[in-house]
Amino acid sequence: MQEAHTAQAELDHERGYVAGLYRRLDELRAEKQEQLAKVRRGGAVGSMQNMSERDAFASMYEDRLAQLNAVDARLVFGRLDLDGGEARYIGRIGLSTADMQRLMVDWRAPEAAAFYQATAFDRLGVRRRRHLILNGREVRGIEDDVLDTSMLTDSGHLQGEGALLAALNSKRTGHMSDIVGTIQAEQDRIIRAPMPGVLVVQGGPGTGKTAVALHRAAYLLYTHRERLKSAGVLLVGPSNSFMHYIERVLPSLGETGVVMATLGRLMPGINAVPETDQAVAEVKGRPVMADVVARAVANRQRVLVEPRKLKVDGTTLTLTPRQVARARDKARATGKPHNEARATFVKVLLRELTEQLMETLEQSSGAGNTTDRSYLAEDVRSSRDVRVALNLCWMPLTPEKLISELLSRPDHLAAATPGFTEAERALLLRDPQAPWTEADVPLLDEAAELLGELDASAGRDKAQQDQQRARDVANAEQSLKNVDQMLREAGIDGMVSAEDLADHNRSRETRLTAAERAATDRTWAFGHIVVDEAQELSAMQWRLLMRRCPLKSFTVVGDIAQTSSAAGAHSWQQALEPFAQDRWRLEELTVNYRTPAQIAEASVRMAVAAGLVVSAPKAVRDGRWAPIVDRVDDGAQVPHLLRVLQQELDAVAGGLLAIIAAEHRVAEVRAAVAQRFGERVGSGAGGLGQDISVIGPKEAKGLEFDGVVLLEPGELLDGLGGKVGDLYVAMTRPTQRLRLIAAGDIPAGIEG
Ligand SMILES: Nc1ncnc2c1ncn2[C@@H]1O[C@H](COP(=O)(O)OP(=O)(O)OP(=O)(O)O)[C@@H](O)[C@H]1O
Repeated sequence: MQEAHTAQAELDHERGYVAGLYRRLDELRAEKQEQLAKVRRGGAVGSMQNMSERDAFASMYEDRLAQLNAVDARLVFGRLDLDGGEARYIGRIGLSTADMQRLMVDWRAPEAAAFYQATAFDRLGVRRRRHLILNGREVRGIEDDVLDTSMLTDSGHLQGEGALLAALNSKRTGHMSDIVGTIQAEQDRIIRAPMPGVLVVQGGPGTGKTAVALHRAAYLLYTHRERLKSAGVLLVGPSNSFMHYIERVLPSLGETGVVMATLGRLMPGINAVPETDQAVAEVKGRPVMADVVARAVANRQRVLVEPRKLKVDGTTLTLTPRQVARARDKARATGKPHNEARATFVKVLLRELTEQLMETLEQSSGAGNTTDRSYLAEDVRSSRDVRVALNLCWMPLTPEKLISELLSRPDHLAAATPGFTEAERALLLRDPQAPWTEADVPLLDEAAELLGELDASAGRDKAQQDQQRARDVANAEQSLKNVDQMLREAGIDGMVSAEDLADHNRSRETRLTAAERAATDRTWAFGHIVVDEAQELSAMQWRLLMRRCPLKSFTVVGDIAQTSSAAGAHSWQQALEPFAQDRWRLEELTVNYRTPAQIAEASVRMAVAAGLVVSAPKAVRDGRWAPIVDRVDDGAQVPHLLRVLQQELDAVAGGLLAIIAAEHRVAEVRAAVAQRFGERVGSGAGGLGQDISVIGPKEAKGLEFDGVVLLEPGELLDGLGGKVGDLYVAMTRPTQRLRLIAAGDIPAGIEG
């Protein structure tokens, strides 16, 4: 009785406190709204200078407002009671009263770390950790971990992992949610690890690798805001569906400064499709392909096989192989990329041809040197024969043209691939009209690196852009000098310091620039790169990513056992050694938060029986169902699926269901299911919110569903491009229930 009374009093207290936090949030919002309106009212009057200052203020207030709006749901989720008697609230952002009394600490601040790390053995000064469970703005419940047992007497309710289990048991929505309220200690250690160097996070299915990667990006942006706002963070994921699945997590954490891309979008201007032929992906991903591209470029710097006659304004000159070879050597000696070194090649040969022309004219006129050299030089430069000859020997090239010709013309390919077998060359050959694939992107990038800017005018554009940028920066500095004036004019007194505006201007400019330039500038250097499902990357894809971050500051998350790409990694050592030698750190995640124990264990037994080395994380909860196996006659798989589908939908009661099958079956199964269930069947990246998805194992990578029906699991194991990693991925997608339908053999281990 007494206990219930205490619990109610605690709940009432928290309700009061949380209501106060929301009042403060609303106040800040109203303040920003008001400031924004004032700035806008001031809008169209004044000098250009004042107008651009107003724009800067307006966008700063808009940004802050957007952040305050984004954190409304589950604004606060924790409280720490510390040895000194302080009660510290932990939430999505930091909040203080108008006179700077702290109300709530940002989860990423050092003062919040104990919320995730304190244990009964190592309390870190924490007596009690409290989870606040909110529904909308209302506190619905509290859960306590009492770490200092002397407190148990005054608060009777010790509840352990309720908040975590509630989060794990909730229905899936097709979008990943943030986990700020329930980050576990082993995850927190990784999220807060220092930024420099390469950190590899290895973990089995469902251990929270993706969640950790996203929260780490948010943590690094918070902790190293200055540096990362100007350089940007790049997050690389496996597929459009996956990007769609995770796209809301960072905004919900109040962060928008991360550039997200699949491997097909890492080269500006190229929107590549996945490479479906594993053998092709494997050959194109080999490190030796860097030499192939280099050779292809060198082969486009040609020497004539015999002297060539060139007509210049009625006079015939001779260009010799020796002259071309010398010019080529000089151009190569500049060390510049192909298109830029071409200027040297052209200059050397134009000079030699001009001299030859002068000598020829002198000899034919027999007189002394009266000819104007500059006039002759122009004659040489504008001669069609000369231009054709120079281009023949050293053509300006785009990456697309070089790689397209390399991979579609057998003679070019053979010349660039000594040591390759005919079978390997056949795999490299492509139709020049076919779309670029993810496996081509690193080759194009390698080519861009070796070719450089296409022509001098492109260089001029860049110089103009640089000048414009310098002018913008000078302008911004002038704006800052006028900041006090501006504050008075806008009637905003002391609300924003000059430093705030300076910071904001800089961060805003660079944030926009990071996103914009990442889309248009291949040479943009990111401050940090997070790679998810990193086990799938080929050596050439790693090479590309390393170029995008010269500081080599990476968070690499993945699971070697889930590798399905033939070009992917067999070990982290093998994947990273060429780029980071042994300067990378390994962290492991060991608890599976997604898959119920019975399903997780069946997946591990299957993997072990198939010879796959897996790290077998421990499942955090038991499920209601062991995997269900239906044996059917050949040809009856789809009719059987249609019969049991409703039952599966009922079992996950309003949750999401995926049907996973080998790629060659997907279209047929999707059509059959859509005929029965119509609009409820989703397809493509946007379809994951629908309650039924029909997908192949590659697309399933990184995703999760309440229930999964797996058709013909044996087909994922061996034939038709399947790998045991594919089956392991497919089996570990459900959060509740797994059903297998097979006419063929059920892979060993699944049935215990
Ligand atoms: N600390 C946590 N609190 C609440 N939910 C969590 C926590 N850690 C992980 N999860 C949940 O567990 C599920 C699996 O996480 P996630 O997708 O990040 O795992 P993963 O290791 O990337 O999996 P896979 O390699 O199989 O794709 C997600 O629903 C995630 O939200």
